Amino acid sequence: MKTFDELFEELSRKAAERPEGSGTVEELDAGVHAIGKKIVEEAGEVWIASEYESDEALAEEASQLLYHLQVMLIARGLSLKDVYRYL
Ligand SMILES: N=c1c2ncn([C@@H]3O[C@H](COP(=O)(O)OP(=O)(O)OP(=O)(O)O)[C@@H](O)[C@H]3O)c2ncn1[C@@H]1O[C@H](COP(=O)(O)O)[C@@H](O)[C@H]1O
Repeated sequence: MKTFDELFEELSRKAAERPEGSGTVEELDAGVHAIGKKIVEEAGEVWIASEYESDEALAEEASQLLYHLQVMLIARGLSLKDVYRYL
């Protein structure tokens, strides 16, 4: 189990070190347009899961949405602080 902040740290490290086989590195290389499509896709899956699926399915889809959102922030060079100041 990891927290939102821990995941962001892990993904930032992957972006800097670019380890072989990292899906995050692959997604970053695909670019902002491709990452944006993943966000929209996962957001749709969160919506569907909320209306029709189990709590577990919703939690899993939500985790995927948060993951792709973090990848987008990293792709654009933003930190969590940049976001948190608006919360
Ligand atoms: N939390 C995630 C995570 N969530 C989603 N994904 C990726 O996003 C994809 C999900 O999108 P897809 O549309 O392909 O999935 P899907 O087949 O539609 O599945 P459903 O949405 O239908 O359930 C998965 O195949 C993963 O590659 C994630 N990839 C990585 N992580 C975390 O990121 C860390 C770094 O990962 P790597 O960079 O791959 O080492 C790992 O330790 C993980 O904890």
